[in-house]
Amino acid sequence: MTHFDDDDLAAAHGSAAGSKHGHKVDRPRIEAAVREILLAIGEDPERGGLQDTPKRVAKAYAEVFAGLHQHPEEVLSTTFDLDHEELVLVKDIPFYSTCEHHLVPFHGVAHVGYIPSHDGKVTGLSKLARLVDIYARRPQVQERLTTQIVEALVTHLNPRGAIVVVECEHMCMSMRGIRKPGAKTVTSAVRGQLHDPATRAEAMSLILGR
Ligand SMILES: Nc1nc2c(ncn2[C@@H]2O[C@H](COP(=O)(O)OP(=O)(O)OP(=O)(O)O)[C@@H](O)[C@H]2O)c(=O)[nH]1
Ligand SMILES: [Zn+2]
Repeated sequence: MTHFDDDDLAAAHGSAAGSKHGHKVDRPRIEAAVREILLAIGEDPERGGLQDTPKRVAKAYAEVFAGLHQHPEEVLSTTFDLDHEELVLVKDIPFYSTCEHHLVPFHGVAHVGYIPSHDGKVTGLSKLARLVDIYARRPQVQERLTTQIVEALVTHLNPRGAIVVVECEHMCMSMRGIRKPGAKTVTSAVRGQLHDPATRAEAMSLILGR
């Protein structure tokens, strides 16, 4: 049975993500599991080319799922006093994530914008890209990724408005299953003043104006 309604943000990867199972990435356990998968697909895990594969996969998983052990406040706590009352937008932030249904990659770009809070606090531009990676480096669905980024902006920057647009190709739709390479999925989330049609239109024209 397919469940798409289980993405209560706190339950999926809430503030306790990473510690909720009592440990960080357990590499020996991944190695054992990868060995099992190799056996199950009819491979010989002892053959030369595969001997180090469980170790490599464990190392790679520790990297691509590192976001489970990182928290948005770690990056968004760097702020500057800058009296800027207009939109700040970092667009075309490339990222790779992992589809939680098939554990294969989905990848694309994120556009992250916000209108700073009344107290004149802005964050560093690179921190918006770091925020994307924190949520991308987890087992994900694109909708949740989009929502988590915008919610982190709202929670930690108290902006007047925020917008996140994510455009992705899902390998689970390209290399298997329906096999439609090149199909793009676009998701968006807006908060606060970005709900205003004119402000939203301005942000969208900046995002789409390539
Ligand atoms: N909404 C959403 N769906 C996703 C995402 N990534 C993958 N999916 C979809 O998850 C669904 C899983 O459907 P299932 O029927 O349970 O699995 P499946 O038999 O592998 O489905 P197919 O991919 O159609 O072969 C598929 O339709 C995928 O396209 C995502 O980020 N968001
Ligand atoms: Zn998938």
